[in-house]
Amino acid sequence: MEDACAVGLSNNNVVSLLPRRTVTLEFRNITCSVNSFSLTKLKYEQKQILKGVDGCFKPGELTTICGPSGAGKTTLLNILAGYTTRGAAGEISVNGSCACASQSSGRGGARYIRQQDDLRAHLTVREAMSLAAALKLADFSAHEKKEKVHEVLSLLSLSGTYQTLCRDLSGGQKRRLAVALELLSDPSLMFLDEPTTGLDSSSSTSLISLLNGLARGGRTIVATIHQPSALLFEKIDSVYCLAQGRALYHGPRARLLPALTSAGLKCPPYHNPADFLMEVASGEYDVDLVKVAGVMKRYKPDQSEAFDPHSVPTIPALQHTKDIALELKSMPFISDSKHQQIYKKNMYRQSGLLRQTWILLYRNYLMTTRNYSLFMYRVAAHVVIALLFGYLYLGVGSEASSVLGNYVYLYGSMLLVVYTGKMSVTLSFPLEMDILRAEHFNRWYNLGPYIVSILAVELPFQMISCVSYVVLSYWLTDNPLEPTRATLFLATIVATSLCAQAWGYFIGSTTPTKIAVFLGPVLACLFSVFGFCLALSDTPKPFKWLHHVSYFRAGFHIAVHSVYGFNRTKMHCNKEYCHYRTPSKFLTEMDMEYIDVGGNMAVVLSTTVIMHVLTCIALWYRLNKR
Ligand SMILES: Nc1ncnc2c1ncn2[C@@H]1O[C@H](COP(=O)(O)OP(=O)(O)OP(=O)(O)O)[C@@H](O)[C@H]1O
Repeated sequence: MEDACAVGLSNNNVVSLLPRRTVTLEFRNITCSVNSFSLTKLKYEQKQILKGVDGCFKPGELTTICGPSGAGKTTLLNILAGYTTRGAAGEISVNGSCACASQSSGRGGARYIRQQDDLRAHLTVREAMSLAAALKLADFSAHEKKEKVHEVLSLLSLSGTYQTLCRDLSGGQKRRLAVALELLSDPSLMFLDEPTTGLDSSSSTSLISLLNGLARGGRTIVATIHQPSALLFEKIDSVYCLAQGRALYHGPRARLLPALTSAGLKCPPYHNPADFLMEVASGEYDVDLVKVAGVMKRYKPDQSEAFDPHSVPTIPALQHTKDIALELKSMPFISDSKHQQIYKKNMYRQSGLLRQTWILLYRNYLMTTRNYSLFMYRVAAHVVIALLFGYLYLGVGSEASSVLGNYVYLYGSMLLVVYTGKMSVTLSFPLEMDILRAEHFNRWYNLGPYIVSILAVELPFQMISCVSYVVLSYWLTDNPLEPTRATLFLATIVATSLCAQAWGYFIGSTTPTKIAVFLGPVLACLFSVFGFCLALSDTPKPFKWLHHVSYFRAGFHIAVHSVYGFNRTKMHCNKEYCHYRTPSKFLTEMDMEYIDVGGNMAVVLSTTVIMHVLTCIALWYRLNKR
């Protein structure tokens, strides 16, 4: 029993990490089709990516899904994992319980490791692991989590990288860390998309050896590999080969060549069987692949063949409750009662919502302190613009002869904080989406705590930037320093900027970056027109609603009013004649005489809340309906 569950990964490493249960994944008649619009034919065309594939992935096996480029490997992996299921149909069963393939959820507690490195670049390996453990292992004490992190890292030969920032790891180490982060919760079923892409042959081999070792511990591990080398292929238990959206071969690796031979396709001596399979699947042998697949499926090995199909996935220890308990007991760092608790629950519990929020806040804080230059640049940009505006519009706020100049300063200020608030998140959030999707899919945390933790960092950033701009520029332009006016002006600028930021989150979370790049500024421009250039009385009837809902207009009107409204007395005039000596005259001509400050502030604040709620709904939809 000891041997069956312990895996030698490196000479010194013996794995005692066991999955809590074994998972057999069966799938029947999986199809996937996508509709794409043909510009030449001006109609939607349906493309069938998977054409009814069947199979079964067993515990204790490392299975590779291979096949030529475009055969449908990633599509099949995504559907089986439940990561992306759009256009999918068919049946998938986990340990006998069936579900529709179009259902998007982590099947059997599946963990999915994408081809891209979904790591937080500014965390050290230790921090990344400890924070992941804190999120995923709610039932473990601090000491147990530490031990677990230590054990997983040493299992994956990453102990030497404790203090290394994730961004400084080598490609192979990044892939191993991605596996380590998911291994913390001992998943029974793991999917990896092209884990060896971009790695040199020795890193690829060591990663596949690692996966092979993890499979021996009782896990079901499925990885897409474009074209495995001969050495890599030796470490794979089971092969699932796709060709043109159909299964060409599915079975033990050791049975591949006899099966191909039975279909009249003999692998030349000294040829890598994986390469030969790929050549057949790519159609290089000019054979009917459907017929070949049929013959290979019917192939039965002779009794005399040395290969024993049951030799690979044997995990006798995991078939009996008592044995599992015994095996778990052999893990030195968890108490007996803890074993029993975990075993009873048969799951590693995620932290509670409050604790998740706290951990994610701490993670953001750590990442921000490592990447503080970004914050400094943002504040510095606001300070520089404040000095520039202050210089260009020096003293315009107290002079009756430069009221129009001050009006432009107020508009420019509003435009600045709207753009900086909106664009900083519009462009950065789509980059965050991929990691969010992966972490959320792998059940690190819930959406609510994630959003709170993001806002708790971004909101103060933007507020500090706005305050530093307003304090300097307002003072240099010599606008009224009466506490009520100055406070209202500052509050309006900050609130409008945060509203623009909320819009930025919404655009960033719902549109691809390429569209967000122009949609953000276009909307900001559109809304700004209704505040500065176009009075309500001049607005055509069909567009009047835009005037009312424009947060830019609302904020701008309050800002102007805070400076020239509230019965401001006549201003100093340094010329013979100043048209706007009486501030109320200026407000009347600008159609801003009767401004409902409370109502306009309500427009700004309610738009902020509505956009954040819409962002949450959009994110929830994107994360749960894939
Ligand atoms: N959303 C989509 N719209 C249109 N075609 C798609 C879509 N998704 C996938 N395809 C097509 O389906 C086919 C299979 O894609 P998939 O990514 O699964 O292939 P693959 O076998 O993983 O290829 P590779 O090894 O090159 O990554 C490809 O021809 C791809 O262009």
